[in-house]
Amino acid sequence: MIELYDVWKTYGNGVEALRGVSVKIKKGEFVYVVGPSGAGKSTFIKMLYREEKPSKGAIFVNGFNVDKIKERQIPMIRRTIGVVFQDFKLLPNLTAFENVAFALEVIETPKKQIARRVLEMLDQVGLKGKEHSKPNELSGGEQQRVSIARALVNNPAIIIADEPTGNLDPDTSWEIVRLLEDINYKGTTVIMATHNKDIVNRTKKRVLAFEGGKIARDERRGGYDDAN
Ligand SMILES: Nc1ncnc2c1ncn2[C@@H]1O[C@H](COP(=O)(O)OP(=O)(O)OP(=O)(O)O)[C@@H](O)[C@H]1O
Repeated sequence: MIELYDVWKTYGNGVEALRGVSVKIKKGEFVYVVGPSGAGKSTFIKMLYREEKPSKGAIFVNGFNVDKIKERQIPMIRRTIGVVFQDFKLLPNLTAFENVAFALEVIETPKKQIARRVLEMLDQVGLKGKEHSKPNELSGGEQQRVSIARALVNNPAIIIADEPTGNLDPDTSWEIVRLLEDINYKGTTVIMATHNKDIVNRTKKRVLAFEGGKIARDERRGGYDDAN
């Protein structure tokens, strides 16, 4: 479902962010992406949903040859992937309901279907009763739940989360990880970049540890610090 073959990324300023990354991730896996700041985690993640293009190498995601597709095909691949960010990226003037609905409106889903699906998603992430709240009326954890509902609403095969707990306190971070585990249990592949050692060490999932633009460690039931 995700395959990278010798992927390199050199940014315009000459920084080599990825230096020969090859990896396969199967449908239904839960994978942590860890490593020190600047190791290439975000660059790796951005490659998967074509936010960045590789300088060299090949990337296949959900049957798309990501590095080869045309600009106009990008929305097609984005529909098969839900993305969750550290800073939520919710639209501040829209309610929780409207933020999630927006993802369906842009793909022209019929109105009736939108209402049903959005309420179902908000319920699934534990936000029943908060449909009409705007982001500034919600806690950080609740805002992240809205953004997870938005990422899930198109029923993507993959959820990619870049530091989803970076702005949350430890208890709320655990709630978000439990929610992602739940989503994974139902069959969605989850890829999560994180600096949270406690979560990685205690949940025992596959760990891809980046260092200097390379995968230094790929372990089935890994920890954050196994290399040390
Ligand atoms: N758009 C960009 N233009 C130029 N250089 C970049 C760009 N994005 C990232 N870099 C550089 O590429 C390298 C890898 O960055 P990346 O953001 O992938 O690391 P990271 O592991 O996600 O770090 P962090 O944990 O701090 O988020 C760094 O040296 C960074 O400065």
